[in-house]
Amino acid sequence: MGVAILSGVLASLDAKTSFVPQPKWESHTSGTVTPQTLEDDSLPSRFIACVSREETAKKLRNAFVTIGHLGRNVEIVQARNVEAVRESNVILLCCKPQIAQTIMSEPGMKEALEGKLLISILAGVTIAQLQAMVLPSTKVVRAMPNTPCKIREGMTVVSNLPPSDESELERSIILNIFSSIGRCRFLEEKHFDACTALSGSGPAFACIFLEAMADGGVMMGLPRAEALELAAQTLQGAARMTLQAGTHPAQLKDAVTTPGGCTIAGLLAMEDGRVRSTIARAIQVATERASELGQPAKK
Ligand SMILES: NC(=O)C1=CN([C@@H]2O[C@H](COP(=O)(O)OP(=O)(O)OC[C@H]3O[C@@H](n4cnc5c(N)ncnc54)[C@H](OP(=O)(O)O)[C@@H]3O)[C@@H](O)[C@H]2O)C=CC1
Ligand SMILES: O=C(O)[C@@H]1CCC=N1
Repeated sequence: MGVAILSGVLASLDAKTSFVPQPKWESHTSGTVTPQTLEDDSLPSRFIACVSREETAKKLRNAFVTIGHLGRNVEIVQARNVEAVRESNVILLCCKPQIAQTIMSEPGMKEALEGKLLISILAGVTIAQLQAMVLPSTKVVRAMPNTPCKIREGMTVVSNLPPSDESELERSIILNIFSSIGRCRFLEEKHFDACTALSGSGPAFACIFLEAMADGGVMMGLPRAEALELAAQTLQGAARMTLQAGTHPAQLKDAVTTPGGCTIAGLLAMEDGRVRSTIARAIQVATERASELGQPAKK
């Protein structure tokens, strides 16, 4: 996920320097920030990506050299977390939830983080848990991004900041980063497990639906590539109609459904398969699982 965020931010920087227009949305749900709504859209200009294994470092160096950023504004470091944090102002914690404690207790880490902004994308690890791992002067914020950040179509939820002048600066840093790679909105931390399930895990759930639609097309004789294109563009179109025009999905569905036609026949087959409750329950179960991820493993 860290690579997806960094790739998206770098693509955003490239887009600015080559004057490619930012993605545009016609309207905004209240509280959601997009590149269009941001007045000062300055982004960080230097990035250090930390990994633990040489194999991963090599893979990342190859990936970032290919897109022309390695050595220019991106450095990949292996097993040098404290050193990297010392050189940074904003730290994005992107390891697995169970590794956080090990990384945060590395000798010198607390001091390296002193007075800095720590943004954690870890599922299930609370601000209170993270705050206990750092000095009081370290500002801890949670963010829940998703993989489409890589192509600047992400959805990121960020935990609310208390109102203060200092928070305003942090708020703008966070918005500059995450709204450059998609939509970004602030929400109370109590909603984070649900957001983790809905938008964090959501791309995986959406891909199951996408794949199943394409499979149906293949079953009916469509070539695989075309079936996938049709399914993906159709899902994107329906999603954009909801986001841009603010049309309720039920209204969109009704507009497609000709009385006595084929859509209602397909819809009834879906209802027979309890597709709505199955999908909604998947979000419920994933939310419950997300809440367990920050807890110590049971023996
Ligand atoms: N995947 C997703 O769609 C989303 C994930 N998240 C959250 O993001 C986090 C990461 O998930 P994901 O990207 O899927 O996991 P990955 O396992 O793909 O990535 C974890 C990264 O952490 C690095 N890492 C592990 N240990 C250390 C260490 N000691 N020091 C420095 N780096 C280390 C790994 O490098 P190395 O290989 O070298 O060990 C690897 O690059 C999780 O907390 C997850 O909850 C949040 C939203 C969406
Ligand atoms: O599966 C996971 O635990 C992470 C969190 C959200 C998406 N991936």
